[in-house]
Amino acid sequence: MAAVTYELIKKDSKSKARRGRVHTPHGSIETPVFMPVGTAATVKAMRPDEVKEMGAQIILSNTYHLYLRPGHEIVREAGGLHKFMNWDRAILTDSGGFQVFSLGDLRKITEEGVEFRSHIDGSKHMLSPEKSIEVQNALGSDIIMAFDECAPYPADRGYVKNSLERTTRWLKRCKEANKNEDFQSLFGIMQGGMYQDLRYQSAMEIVDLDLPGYAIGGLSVGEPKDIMYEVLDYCVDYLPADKPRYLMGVGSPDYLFEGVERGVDMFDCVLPTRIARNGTAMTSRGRVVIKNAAHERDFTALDPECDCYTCRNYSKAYLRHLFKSNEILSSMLLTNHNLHFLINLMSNMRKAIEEDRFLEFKREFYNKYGKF
Ligand SMILES: CNc1nc2c(CC[C@H]3O[C@@H](OC)[C@@H]4OC(C)(C)O[C@@H]43)c3nc(N)[nH]c(=O)c3cc2[nH]1
Repeated sequence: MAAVTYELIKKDSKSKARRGRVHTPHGSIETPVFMPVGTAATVKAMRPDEVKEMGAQIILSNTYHLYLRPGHEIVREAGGLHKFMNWDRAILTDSGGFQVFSLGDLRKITEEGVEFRSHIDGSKHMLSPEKSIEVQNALGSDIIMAFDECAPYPADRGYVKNSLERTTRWLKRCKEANKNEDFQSLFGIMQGGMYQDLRYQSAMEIVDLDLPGYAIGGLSVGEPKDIMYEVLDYCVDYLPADKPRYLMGVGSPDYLFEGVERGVDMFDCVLPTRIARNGTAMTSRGRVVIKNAAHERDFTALDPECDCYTCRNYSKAYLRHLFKSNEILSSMLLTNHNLHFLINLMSNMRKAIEEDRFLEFKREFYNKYGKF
């Protein structure tokens, strides 16, 4: 029995949306779920007790960042990531593949793995499937992601096919390297770019390894929205219904609705925390750019429908003042609100699926939110 299992609770009758539960050694996760990103073992500008209090059930962290700093051996000696960062609920770690491509100074991809220079001090490193699993085992996360190549967009068919086939060979090496770990569940990652036949090939190859969960990778990499939705239309169905489905790197409200409607269970995105530090809030009436002069004498809350700590205690005028003054409290309060907003949105989506009114809920939200 894998340490991570999926329980289907209810399928929507008018779409592929589904309500479920993912069981992990650090508690169960109600799905669909949005997972706050805590790249360097912290959800930026938030304390873990605040993240827990707002209802986060699982957070993400990252192999690439923690391997480079402080080093996975230090986290292992600290007793693992849960102890190190004082988070006793579930943790998912990404394998580092994506970050090497997007952050590190990529040296070379070979069958062995990826050579790169650290974005921190330029030192030379090699990440391989075995190294990625070794690091994630040291971190002790509940869900560990396979070491994969996230093909760039656009990319020609030949490149994408070779890349997905190497990603499958890397996945087999990840499974082998993780075989003695009872409490850490390895998720496979489907690649295949925007090519339906290659997506199918990747899905068949990774599902054949009978893993506890699967992610759809290679999306949210700059492709137009309609292409992502078209790929999602068929990708989700290539994955088994009795396992969790994780769409990587996706998280603004419209993407969440479209992903849930197509049967995705798990989402992550740096957006809510990143745009908060840049002074932008997600609200039920669309985005609010707090530095705009319009908010200078606006003494109402960010979002009239939100009951988060920020919306209960502060006005737009005060939040604008904090941001303009470059105060640390600005990031804290806006991050708190944005995470609360998305976590609350997912909770309302779960309720809507339970009451068989998901599409109605989506329409109501879109009408109020305005343009995306
Ligand atoms: C933004 N769009 C996007 N992100 C993607 C990711 C990374 C997802 C991780 O990177 C961070 O988001 C940038 C998040 O914070 C940490 C904690 C690093 O984990 C999340 C992917 N990761 C892997 N392994 N494979 C993929 O095909 C893939 C595709 C993605 N598309």
